[in-house]
Amino acid sequence: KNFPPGPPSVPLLGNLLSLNIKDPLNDIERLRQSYGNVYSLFFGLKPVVIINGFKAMREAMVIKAADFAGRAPFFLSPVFIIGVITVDYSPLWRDTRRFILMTLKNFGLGKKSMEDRIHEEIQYTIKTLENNIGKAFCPQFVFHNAVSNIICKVLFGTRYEYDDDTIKTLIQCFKRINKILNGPWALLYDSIPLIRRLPLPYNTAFEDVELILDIAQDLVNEHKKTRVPGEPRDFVDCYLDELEKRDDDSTFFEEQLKRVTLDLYSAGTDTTSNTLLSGFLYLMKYPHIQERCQQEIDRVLDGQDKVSYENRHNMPYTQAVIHEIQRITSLVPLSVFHCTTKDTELSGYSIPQGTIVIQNLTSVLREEGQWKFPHEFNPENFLNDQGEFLKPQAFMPFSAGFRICPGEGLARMELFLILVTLLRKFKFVWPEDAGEPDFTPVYGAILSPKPYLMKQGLETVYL
Ligand code: HEM
Repeated sequence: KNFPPGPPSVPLLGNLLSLNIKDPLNDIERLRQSYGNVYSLFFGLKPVVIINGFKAMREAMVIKAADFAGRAPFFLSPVFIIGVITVDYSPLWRDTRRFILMTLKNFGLGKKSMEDRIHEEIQYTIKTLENNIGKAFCPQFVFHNAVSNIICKVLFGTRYEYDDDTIKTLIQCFKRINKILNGPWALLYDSIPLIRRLPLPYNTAFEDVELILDIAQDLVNEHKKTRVPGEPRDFVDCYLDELEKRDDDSTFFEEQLKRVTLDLYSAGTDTTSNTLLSGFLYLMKYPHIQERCQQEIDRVLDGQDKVSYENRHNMPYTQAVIHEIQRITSLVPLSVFHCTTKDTELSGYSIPQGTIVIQNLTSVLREEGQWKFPHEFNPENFLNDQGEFLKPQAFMPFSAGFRICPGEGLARMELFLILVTLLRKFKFVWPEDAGEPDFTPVYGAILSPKPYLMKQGLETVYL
């Protein structure tokens, strides 16, 4: 009763047939135009509410944050009940999240040491780019490896060579798991319990989860052998210290440590690296924007050997460009599905406890009325008349409320330091014979640009 409106559904399948499961974003937008900013669908028998636009998003995620902070029982849910991303609103989630935020902070967000870790890794990126100067070159692996190594240093205290077997296996497993999670098999597994024991493709996801958990176990064992209690070198050491202080029935346990590190690794790699990939695509498409960033960077860093995160306050244009890249790419378009924790209301509609909630973040990031140029790539969206950087409230690529991305601080620092360092050193050019850049993303929980080639030349030389 008083449930949000939505299209008619068919028995058992609900609205699954009216959505293109391989890329539902256009259907989700089309339905918004027919049913409004808060509407409903059925995934099989499960009711789902889709939230669109800044006003409804803020009401749900910020004003009624606790009511909307649950996690939908995840596809392939038996595997995903611990960790952090897929954990429901509970003491386990709360304690783990608090621990993550505290540890990321202690590891230097806002302090020098995290910056140093990022700068160390950028040197490897620079070397790879220098070796390819003037050649048309696929940047995908370079950005992925850089970002993967930064999070590995935070989690495990180490970086990996680009062809290391552990990292290769991790990446392949996560790729396969995500493919299953985003495809029809996970949906069928979830909707029809009778098929769960059949030898169907989702079983590969379970095998891959076992494989990456074995890798995590090896890393934890290695840390146990070499750690000095009270002198943590990285996230795993911090967790092991915490584990020693806690009772047996606490929310800290070794299985959870493995899952949390894997969650942080997976959430912290494809996100930032795909943002960089899209970013450079836009900077090559709009060379005058690239040049204006370079002029600002050269002016502010004159006489300074490397950029510091503090410098961002004097680089309004570059900041605006980075934010505009995030806005226009809308990297995680449907966020991670939420769930209501109690009976609640939204925009005057009643929503029962346990309803799956999907945030259409793109509808906020490109909402007319919230942005000067909602549908085009234009850094002016983040600049006022005086050329000062300003961030509208509708800037929500990291979501909002209780579940807002806890990696936001790290991601921002990475994006700024990597982009500024590379733009200072190189000029990025779209190869003449490559046709027009294609901005249509490859659909997934995280959108990625189609693989592309770029050329880079030396712009300036370090002092
Ligand atoms: C450009 C980079 C990134 C973007 C756009 C991004 C975006 C998001 C979004 C939209 C969510 C879902 C929030 C929600 O459910 O309401 C999320 C969750 C999460 N992100 Fe990120 N993220 C990025 C980078 C990172 C990094 C670097 C890390 C790790 C250090 C990270 C760790 C997480 C975790 C652990 C969650 C789950 C939070 C929870 O369930 O409480 N993310 N992120």
